[in-house]
Amino acid sequence: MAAGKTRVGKRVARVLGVPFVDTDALVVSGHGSIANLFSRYGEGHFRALERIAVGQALATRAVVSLGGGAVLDPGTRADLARCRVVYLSVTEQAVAGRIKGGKRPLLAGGLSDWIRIYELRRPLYEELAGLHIDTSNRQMDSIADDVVAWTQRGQNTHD
Ligand SMILES: Nc1ncnc2c1ncn2[C@@H]1O[C@H](COP(=O)(O)OP(=O)(O)OP(=O)(O)O)[C@@H](O)[C@H]1O
Ligand SMILES: O=C(O)C1=C[C@@H](O)[C@@H](O)[C@H](O)C1
Ligand SMILES: [Mg+2]
Repeated sequence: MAAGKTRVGKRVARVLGVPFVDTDALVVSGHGSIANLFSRYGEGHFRALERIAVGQALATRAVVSLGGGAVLDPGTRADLARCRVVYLSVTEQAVAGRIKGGKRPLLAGGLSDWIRIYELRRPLYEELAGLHIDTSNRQMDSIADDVVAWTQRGQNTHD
């Protein structure tokens, strides 16, 4: 969460000249705010809606930004195995300022929640990604340029 998937994804799509789809935004446009979905119906309901949105998004030719927990779904992981996946990470030091005052339901406890959730998911991100970029001390445009260059090289690298 707050690694920059949405902001960087938008820039990558603009440079590549392809559509941009954010799966959180798809869920919100169909069902209302994420905070409301979590509080009224629970995380499981949100994940089911998210899975549908991810399936729709990945069926198009687009730059797709996922929600941070989308990889928890086995169907999504299977879909991603057929895609070019970029893993944007951020250190706990750098993320503190990014999540302050946010409305993410899973971060009600702040940075300690972020750290716990990230440690649980990190192996999934590492397994699925063809490119890893630490966004902690970098400008979004420069990160987007690296992603674009990687997609244009057409090869998988881990760094
Ligand atoms: N490289 C960066 N440097 C500084 N701030 C950044 C950087 N990337 C993103 N941010 C800031 O961090 C916040 C979260 O960014 P963004 O919404 O793109 O993250 P995300 O990975 O999509 O999060 P989520 O998992 O909640 O969807 C925003 O306020 C954004 O401006
Ligand atoms: O990491 C997560 O589990 C989440 C990240 C956000 O993008 C949203 O999808 C939602 O707040 C849950
Ligand atoms: Mg996002």
